[in-house]
Amino acid sequence: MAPGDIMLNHAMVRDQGMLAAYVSDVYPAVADFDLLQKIKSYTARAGFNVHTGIGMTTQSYYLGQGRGHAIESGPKPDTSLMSYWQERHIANCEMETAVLFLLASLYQIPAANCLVVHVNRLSDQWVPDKVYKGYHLKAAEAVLGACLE
Ligand SMILES: O=P(O)(O)O[C@H]1O[C@H](CO)[C@@H](O)[C@H]1O
Ligand SMILES: O=c1cc[nH]c(=O)[nH]1
Repeated sequence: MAPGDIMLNHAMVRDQGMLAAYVSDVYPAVADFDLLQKIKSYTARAGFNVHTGIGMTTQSYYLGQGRGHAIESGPKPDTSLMSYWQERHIANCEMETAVLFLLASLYQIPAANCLVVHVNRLSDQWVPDKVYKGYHLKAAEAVLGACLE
């Protein structure tokens, strides 16, 4: 998976207790199958390299994703966290999708995600900001096309 590719998740792992006021942790965070398929066709047709798989929604960007930071005092990241999830074939981390999938299922609204890959954690390769914005615009047009079909 390279920065600038598209990642579509059919399901998400999530931090324990996320949206506990709405539903217990055993309820799945999943996409609407038909909408996801449509987004997959439209983004592929727009020329993106499209991946699908299970992702992970975390409540924090640093320790929640096993990422180091420059603050010397205080809690440190668990450096084994990413390999734990990699061994279980979790393809990507982000911070919103599970919440949207859960609320959408509970309120019966079709939902799917469409993520532009910002960084490859293994190579630490990032998309430069300007290019990243351009990819988002193109991806948003493809998603709108899929929704209006
Ligand atoms: O893919 P990018 O733009 O880095 O988005 C991610 O970055 C934010 C965290 O700072 C969250 O919104 C997460 O989903
Ligand atoms: O590593 C990443 C990249 C984007 N968004 C995240 O939450 N984590």
